Amino acid sequence: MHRDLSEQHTKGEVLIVEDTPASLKLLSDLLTEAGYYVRQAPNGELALWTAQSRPPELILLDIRMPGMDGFEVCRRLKATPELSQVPVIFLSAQHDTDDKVRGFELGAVDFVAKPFQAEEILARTDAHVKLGRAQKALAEERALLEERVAERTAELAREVEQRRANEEFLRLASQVFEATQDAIVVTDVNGHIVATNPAFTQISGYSADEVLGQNVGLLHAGEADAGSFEAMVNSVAKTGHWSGEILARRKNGDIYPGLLSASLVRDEQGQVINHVAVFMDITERKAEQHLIDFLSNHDALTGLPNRMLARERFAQTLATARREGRCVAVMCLDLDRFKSINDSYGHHIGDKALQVVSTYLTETVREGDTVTRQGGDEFQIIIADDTQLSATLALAQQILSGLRKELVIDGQQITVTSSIGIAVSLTDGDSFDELVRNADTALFRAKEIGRDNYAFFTERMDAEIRDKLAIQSQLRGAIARDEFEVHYQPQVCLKTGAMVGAEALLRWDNPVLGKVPPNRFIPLAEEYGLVNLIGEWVLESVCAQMKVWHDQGLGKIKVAVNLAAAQFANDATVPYVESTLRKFGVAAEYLGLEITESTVMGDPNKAVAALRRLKDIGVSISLDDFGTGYSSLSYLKRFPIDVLKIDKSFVDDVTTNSADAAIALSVISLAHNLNMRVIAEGVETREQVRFLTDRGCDEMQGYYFSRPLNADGFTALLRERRNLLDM
Ligand SMILES: Nc1nc2c(ncn2[C@@H]2O[C@H](COP(=O)(O)O[C@H]3[C@@H](O)[C@H](n4cnc5c(=O)[nH]c(N)nc54)O[C@@H]3COP(=O)(O)O)[C@@H](O)[C@H]2O)c(=O)[nH]1
Repeated sequence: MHRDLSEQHTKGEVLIVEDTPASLKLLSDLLTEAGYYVRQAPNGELALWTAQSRPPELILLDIRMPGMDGFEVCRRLKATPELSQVPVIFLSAQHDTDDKVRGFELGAVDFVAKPFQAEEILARTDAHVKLGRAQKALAEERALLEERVAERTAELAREVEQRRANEEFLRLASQVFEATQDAIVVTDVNGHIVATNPAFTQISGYSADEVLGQNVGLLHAGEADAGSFEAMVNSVAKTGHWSGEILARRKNGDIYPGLLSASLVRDEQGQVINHVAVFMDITERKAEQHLIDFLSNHDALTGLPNRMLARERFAQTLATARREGRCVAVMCLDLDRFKSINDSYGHHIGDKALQVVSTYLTETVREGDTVTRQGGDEFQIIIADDTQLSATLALAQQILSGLRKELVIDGQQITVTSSIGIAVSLTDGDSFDELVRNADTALFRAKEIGRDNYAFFTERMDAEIRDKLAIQSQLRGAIARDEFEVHYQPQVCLKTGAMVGAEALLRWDNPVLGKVPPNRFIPLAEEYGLVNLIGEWVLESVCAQMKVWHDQGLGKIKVAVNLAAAQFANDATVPYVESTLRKFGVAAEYLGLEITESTVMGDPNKAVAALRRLKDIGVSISLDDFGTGYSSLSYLKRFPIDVLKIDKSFVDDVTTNSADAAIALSVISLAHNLNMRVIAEGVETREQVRFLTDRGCDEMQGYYFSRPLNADGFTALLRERRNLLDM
């Protein structure tokens, strides 16, 4: 600071050290006049003190001084760091060479010889002040430079360290990217792939080159998992992140499950620059989970549902069956003497036998039925059936005969038979466990009957089913064995007492079952699809018989044949009626067909068309059991019906029950108003005859007049030609 002040106002600051006052003054005046700022010291001690208080730019130093001489002052100056660079010019005698040598050795920059020459003093002072300044500037410059170099060096060292750390991090990140087992896909903001790792290639089958630049959607399963993909896109856009399960697609087209985590990457300004997805193939994990789930719900040996799953399936089957008005049957099937198979052939073969049986059962049941195994040699089958139990019965028979065949296991021929117990939701319980328990009881009975057999839990059902089965098996060959016969029940005109017609009623006499009533076998014939065949046989028999009566001149009476619902629904029936009449040469006016309300109400429009065609060819129609069903009176108007039959249930108490009387009366009145005739059936007493006659009934049939008679009996009655009212 002081320096700056002196430098501004002078050519420089000089310290003159001289013990001779005259010389000191001379030099001082000379230099002051020349523009220097001059300080003075008369001896060595003051010189050092003055110099230390503020270093001058140059020191003119006398060598010979009392006390501390100039050499000592110079040595001390050079030894003081802040003064060591101050140039020293020694003032000495003219030719004292030793002084010069010693002075230069001590660091002096020059010598000025006494007596002083003003120009020389000024020239040397100017030169060394300038030189000193130049050196100082240089030194300052260098110091600044060194400081800068040091700073820059430190900065570079820091940068190098940072870069090294960055490189280390990048190297680590790259290693993680390369070595991780999870696939990594990086896309740009538009979803175009910009980087993938080796695990990606391993999982997806795509090399990096094949997908770079492609849209990331390429890797997704598409439609198969559209929901997850949309959720992921929305969540990443909204929250910057999404993780969850997706379905992905490999290069070969296979779809596989993946666990994915997707995130946004932003730059320092917060702009989204990339999307990163990390995902793993969880096919195996899923398969393991699936296996665990499967094993907890299935029997390990056969793969069939176990009891837990069976309960679930049963509940579903029962719910559906109830909605559709059906029942559910549970069968317990047990292999007869399975223990002896194990004992004779070993458990290994026993296990295989169970697997073969399991496969057989699974392939034999219908879709929707469930085969289960709870252990041992016992299987359960859940069957959705109708209330007739025909499917259950058919399945039980099929299984029994299917398992009766010889099994070949590991080259061993093994014979197994089975027994089946059946319980039905209608009567035997409505929980799986209850039905299994009851089916097990039935199974026990089946074994008692003699194995290779089935039994129902409810004895009544068991008897019914066995009865049904017997009828079914006998019914098939009944026509061929000539076991059917048509009986005829007279229909009497109440005005004349004459027999004007007859109802044809089928009779079946079977050597095994004896006489089977038609209301027992006709519904089963419908169920087994035999009713058309039987109906055709009846129609042909009746036409053939009428032809005989006509040819014998026994009067041309009308015979009514009953038509089952399945016959009426059959499009071939009307043409068949026509061709049969033609075949036997019987005029259509002698044939009547009896239908019931339920026969026509199934499809009333179709019924109207079929009835019209029958009417067109001349056949008359009777509506049987009138009033017992849910008939619609408006349909009655549309149906081309000739005769209404008052059902026997109203006739029975017509004379004693006012309601029945009212119904009978209404039917008579309704029929007449619609231009129909009325026949009362099941008439058994004279009172009924009188009552109905008095109320205008047209015709009657019933035991009062005659039971149904076979052709010979009826022929005899025809021959009598008597008034049937005279009894
Ligand atoms: N689709 C066909 N159905 C037929 C055929 N043959 C008969 N059936 C139907 O079977 C049901 C039972 O018939 P069935 O046992 O023959 O009984 C009939 C008469 O025997 C009986 N009947 C007549 N009079 C009396 C009587 O005074 N008392 C009394 N207890 N029973 C009597 O009524 C039956 C006649 O019924 P319906 O047909 O309603 O007139 C029966 O529904 C027949 O229709 C056939 O070939 N095909």
